[in-house]
Amino acid sequence: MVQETHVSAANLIFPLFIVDGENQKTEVASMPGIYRYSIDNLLREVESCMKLGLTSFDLFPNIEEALKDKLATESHREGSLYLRAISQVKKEFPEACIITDVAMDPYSSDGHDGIVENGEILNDETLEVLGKMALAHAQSGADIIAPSDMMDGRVGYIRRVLDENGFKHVSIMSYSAKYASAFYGPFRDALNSAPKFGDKKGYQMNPANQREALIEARLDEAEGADFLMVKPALPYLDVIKLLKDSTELPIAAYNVSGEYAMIKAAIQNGWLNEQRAITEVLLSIRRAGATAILTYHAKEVLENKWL
Ligand SMILES: NCc1[nH]cc(CCC(=O)O)c1CC(=O)O
Repeated sequence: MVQETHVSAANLIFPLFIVDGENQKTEVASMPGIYRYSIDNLLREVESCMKLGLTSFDLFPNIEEALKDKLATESHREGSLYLRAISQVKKEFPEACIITDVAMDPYSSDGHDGIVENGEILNDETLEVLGKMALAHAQSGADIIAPSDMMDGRVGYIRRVLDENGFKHVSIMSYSAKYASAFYGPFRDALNSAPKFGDKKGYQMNPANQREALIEARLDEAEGADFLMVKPALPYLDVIKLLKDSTELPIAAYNVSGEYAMIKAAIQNGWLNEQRAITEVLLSIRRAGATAILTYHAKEVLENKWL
């Protein structure tokens, strides 16, 4: 039969969680099969993925509470866990594509993506921190910077900082349509990054809105984004399709932690066929128009030869 859409290793990006220490590999309780790795084990995990043809990785750090502060200074400190992880992966696997997450939340004592003052997010002051973070990532060897915070003007700001410092070749994958979603819960467990008060509705999008995604996407494109991302994926396939039809830029979709947890829980209960359910999810995201899929299923689908 003729088949319109396929998923291959080249479409997949694997999110990986990093934790400090040595020889650490701890499973995330709400994400069976997904672990937090210390750098030594991270390198071995990247190696086994590379052997499967999976070469793109998005790194996320779990930061000790004691290192967090209101300005997320740990996010751009020389010698930090995250910067060491980027440079060691790049050194050992120069052909790997390393995507880095630019957002304050894992490093913020408030658990927010921006600087908070009197309960308000300070957008412009936050941009300065994001610029420092993006530059530190590029200097450590990042190939693609992924701002995931939804502050206004961040793509243009980061593009300028990168260009002025000789990193014109480093791309930006912008979280353009990031919804204030219930499906990020397991990720916040993995990183211990849940907001300490309030929620993220002030800067993430309202799940009821579709056309607002177009406005956000056009701004990001005008500011110099190289990829536009929609997140989460499954509850927002219409948004993926909308952006696909309205831009020439490649679309990425983030099949987030809660989507993974939901599928795994049903599989563990024997309620779904694992191979069929997972491949159908990935196909549907491709069919909606995503070129790249960030998914916690990336390694297992290749290991099991399900694609
Ligand atoms: N900068 C925040 C960020 N970057 C990636 C995710 C979620 C990814 C997932 O759920 O898998 C989040 C969650 C949030 O907004 O709290």
